[in-house]
Parts: sequence; structure tokens; C-alpha cells
Amino acid sequence: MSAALQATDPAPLLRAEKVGKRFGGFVALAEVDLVLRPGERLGLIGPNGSGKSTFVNCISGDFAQHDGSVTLAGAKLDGLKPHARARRGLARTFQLPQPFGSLTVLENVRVPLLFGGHAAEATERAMACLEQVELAAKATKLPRELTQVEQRRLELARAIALHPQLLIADEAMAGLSHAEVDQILALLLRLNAAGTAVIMIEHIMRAVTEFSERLIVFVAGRKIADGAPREVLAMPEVEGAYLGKQ
Ligand SMILES: Nc1ncnc2c1ncn2[C@@H]1O[C@H](COP(=O)(O)OP(=O)(O)OP(=O)(O)O)[C@@H](O)[C@H]1O
Repeated sequence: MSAALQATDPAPLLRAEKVGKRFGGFVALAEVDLVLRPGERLGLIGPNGSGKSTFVNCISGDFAQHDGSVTLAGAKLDGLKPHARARRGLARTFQLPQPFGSLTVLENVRVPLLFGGHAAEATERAMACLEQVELAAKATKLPRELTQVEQRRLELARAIALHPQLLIADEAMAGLSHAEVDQILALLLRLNAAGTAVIMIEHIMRAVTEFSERLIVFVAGRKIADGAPREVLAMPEVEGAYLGKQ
């Protein structure tokens, strides 16, 4: 079930090599390798505290210091701040949406465009993003006037403003109703169909299995499985370490 690249595969979009993170003496993440193809849909699952968000933070640049190395489309990202990685095509959302509370919905989506060097067309592109996430009608509202699922859609609109090659969605569906989960799922599938690779970190198993063409599993900071979802979920060590505790 190796997910290693074959000689005929296209150049990888993301390559994480021996990425690790310690907090004091505690190893939160231990030497994780990951190769992602352009346009791939990858699910990342694991019990609470298994290192999923830590891994994302290392990839996105939110943790400046970590072990190992991260490459996007052949270019090393190590040492770059999150906004510099965003300009190179890497976007992420946060478990708790982090909009600017005093800015309108439209202004929130303009921010990454302004910092990304697209000031002239920022409003036009921000509106296009809001249309993509079906939030255009709320453009003049403040984030606190949005429902929970609308706030998740705003978080996604901000993430896709710079047309990322890779979007990492960190629990974008937590706390949502069944129908709302379906809304976000459909949105992520549309983004992927347009060419964006997506890493979905999710505890909602029906969503992650419906979405993912490949699944990786973290337990205690280590990647214990990597392959086709059906095969990964049937592995005794995955059932034991993860699903058995649901
Ligand atoms: N800033 C930090 N300082 C100290 N320990 C941390 C820090 N961030 C994370 N940890 C620890 O690292 C481990 C991995 O945490 P992480 O948030 O990556 O897990 P997770 O798999 O994303 O969990 P969840 O599914 O609950 O979001 C946990 O034991 C956590 O307590």
C-alpha cells in the first residue's frame, strides 16, 4: 500500500520529508514523510492529539521551527512565513475561523489579495471568491452576522483568494449539521474539480471517506497508514488505534 511516487508519475506538488515537531521534550510529530500529487484529494485522520494540526502548522509556516523539510512544486518552503507560502500557492483554513471582526465579509477576502500583490483587482476577485462559496449576498455583513456554516465558507473564501495549488482544510466541518457538512463537502469537491489539491483533516468519517481518494492516518505523532481509504480503514492497527475509540 505504498504511496511512493512511481517513475511515470508527474512531479509532486507537495513533498514533506521527515517533518517533526517537539514541544520541550514532548514529540508531537515524528519524521513524517508525505508526497502529494497535483490535484490530489487526501484525507488526514487520527485521534485527538495525534499531530494533525501540528503537521499542518509545519507545512503552512505557522510553526516556523520544525525538523525536516517542505517543498511545494519543487521550491523549498523552509523558513518562509505563512503569507509567503500563500503567495506560492499554499492555503489553509483554521479549525476556528479567524476573520477580521471589524472588516466586512468582502473586505476580509480582499486582505489576502492586497497582501498577495493584487490590489488593483482585489475587489473584483474577492467578489468572485464570495460567489464561489455562495456568500456574495452577505458581502457587506460583518463576520459576526454570519451563521456558523457561513463563517466556514468565509474562511474558505479567504483561503482560495490567491488561487492556491494546495488547500489544507483543517476541520472545516466541525460542529456543522449533516446538511451543512454536505455544503462544505460539495464546495471542496468543486474547488478540487477546478484543479486545487486538497488535504482534508476531519473527524467526520463519512465526509472524509466520501471526499478522499487517499487516506493517511496519524497516531501519536506518527503516520501509521497511507493508501486507498477502503484498505486503510480495514487495517487492524487503524481500527484499533483510531476507529475503535470513536
Ligand atoms: N503549542 C503547543 N505547545 C505544547 N504542546 C502542543 C502545542 N500544540 C500542540 N501540542 C501538543 O501536540 C500534540 C498534537 O497536537 P495536535 O493539535 O497537532 O493534534 P491533532 O491531531 O490536530 O488533534 P485534534 O484532532 O484534537 O485537533 C498534542 O498532544 C498537543 O497537546
